[in-house]
Amino acid sequence: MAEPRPAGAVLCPSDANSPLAGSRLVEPEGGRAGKNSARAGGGGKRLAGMEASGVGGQAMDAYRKALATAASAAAYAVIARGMARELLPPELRAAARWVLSALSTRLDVGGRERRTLAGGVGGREENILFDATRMYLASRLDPRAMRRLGLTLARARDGDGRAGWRRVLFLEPGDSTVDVFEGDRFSWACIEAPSGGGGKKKARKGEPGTGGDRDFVLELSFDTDVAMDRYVPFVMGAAEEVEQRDRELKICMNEGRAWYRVSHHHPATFDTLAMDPALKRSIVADLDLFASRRDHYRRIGKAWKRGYLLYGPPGTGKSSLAAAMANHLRYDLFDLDLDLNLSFSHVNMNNSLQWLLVGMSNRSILVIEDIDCCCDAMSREDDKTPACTGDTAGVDDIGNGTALDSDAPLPPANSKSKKDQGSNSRLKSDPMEGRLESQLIPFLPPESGLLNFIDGLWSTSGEERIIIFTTDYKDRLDPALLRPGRMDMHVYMGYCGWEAFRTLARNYFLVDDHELFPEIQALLAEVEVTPAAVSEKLLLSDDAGVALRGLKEFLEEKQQQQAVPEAKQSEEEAEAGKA
Ligand SMILES: Nc1ncnc2c1ncn2[C@@H]1O[C@H](COP(=O)(O)OP(=O)(O)OP(=O)(O)O)[C@@H](O)[C@H]1O
Repeated sequence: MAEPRPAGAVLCPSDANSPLAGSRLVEPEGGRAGKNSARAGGGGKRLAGMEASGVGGQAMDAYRKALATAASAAAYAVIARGMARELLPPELRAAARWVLSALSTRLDVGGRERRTLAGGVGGREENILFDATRMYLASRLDPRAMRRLGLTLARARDGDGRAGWRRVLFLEPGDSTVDVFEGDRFSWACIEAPSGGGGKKKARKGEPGTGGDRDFVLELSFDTDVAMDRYVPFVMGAAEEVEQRDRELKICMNEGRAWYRVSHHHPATFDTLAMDPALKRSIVADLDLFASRRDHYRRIGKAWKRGYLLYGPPGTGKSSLAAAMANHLRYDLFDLDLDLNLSFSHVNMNNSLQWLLVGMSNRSILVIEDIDCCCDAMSREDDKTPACTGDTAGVDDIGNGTALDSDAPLPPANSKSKKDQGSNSRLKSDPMEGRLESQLIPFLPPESGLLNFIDGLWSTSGEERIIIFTTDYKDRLDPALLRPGRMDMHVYMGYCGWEAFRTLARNYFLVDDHELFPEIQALLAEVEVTPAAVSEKLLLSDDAGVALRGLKEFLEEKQQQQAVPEAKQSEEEAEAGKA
């Protein structure tokens, strides 16, 4: 039976079931209230008001006690954490973290309704969420916070193409982890699937469950509405990024209508490229902007593609820049060889082009080197087709009308492309040879087919694509090819200047300064020399002094050679003046 309450006593609202029941205070009216009122003073109107009522006074008291308890608990927690850090070995700390993580995963923390999404091992239908989740978690799992963790080592190459391995972490069945996204907690647990798996596939090699024939499920628990709208898309996007970053790049070369893929390990990066630093920065910014604009291109209704024309003398780094762009974006390279003596001599040119361009993957760069040579070779081989005047409208007419149906004629026996002339790239030659007669390259059906594809089928059959044309002679190209929308950015790769040289010196010898630098700087201001030629000289010795001296002598020689024709020309001009 309940005891009668003393006159004037009040009962705390937190009564019997409250965790604070033990601290419940039952005090005579006026006792502490007066004291508290005095303490609150004139500034604490609300406090004073609550306490004046008697009930408020006791509530405040309980509140203060609770606050004091919480503060002490927090202080103890801080001290305990500090002590744990000092005293506990890392293994024990990791175990404690794991226990806390497992507990919070399993307990309904926060009181809101928790829901669970389960994603099995594929099942009959493809489950890209499952694969994406595994990839995402592998990038987020902290081995120090887990007591047990799956580990697979996969063969991989680093950014410089060196063979090695990379680790792939995964949750083992029975384990769990918590991910925090926008302040909400998402718990992932790997659990063994109930027996009879419902037609789910067995774990594949290198995946959880490899040790036995167990099926398993990744479960996501959450108590927020952003899970499906924002968290799952975020996981998908992050997984895509990880995949893109870790995958091996490919370079694809065509033969006939097929692409042949090999691993791409070109070591060129924007760090190793010797070129004007401001130009380099602007290219990197342009690439980054392009890659980040999926929604922008969709919104404006344009194909997500961009064209770059790289032009300049041979050996100034056009091919290296294309490779650096692929490495920077982690895109595959498709090196399209339009050499008529090879793949296109016996087949329908445009039809083959169509197959090749449609066969390209997304997130890729199509490179056509020495585009002027290709056009030149094509124009020389086809004497049946009337040469166009370079007029843009004419080009479009040919392209829209006959391009797709025309059979490529066989090249004449004496047709010579760059490739035939013994160069090191797929399409290379002495650029001066055999091409000086054509100042403006006529656009014939094959090239117009190419233009059609850039604008049409190729643009829309894939996403996130870049096309790069390189040429030693920009002025020989038809303006139709160069207009924005086809070639959006024109990049001039010039002779080796002072800044470009400094990049090379840093790359080769890790030096930022040397006693020979001033002389070399003065020589570079006068002599036209390609970065390829400078690189060659720097490669000759591991000793910076020896290599730089060799380069200096080479530049001096060039300077003298350059001076002779100049002197001769001045003499001739003087003679002509006298006459
Ligand atoms: N700007 C540069 N920065 C660093 N290295 C360069 C540069 N230019 C040329 N090289 C060196 O010279 C070699 C040849 O350069 P690359 O093939 O890129 O020149 P290119 O302009 O494409 O020549 P081509 O017009 O003959 O195809 C490269 O492998 C690289 O070692």
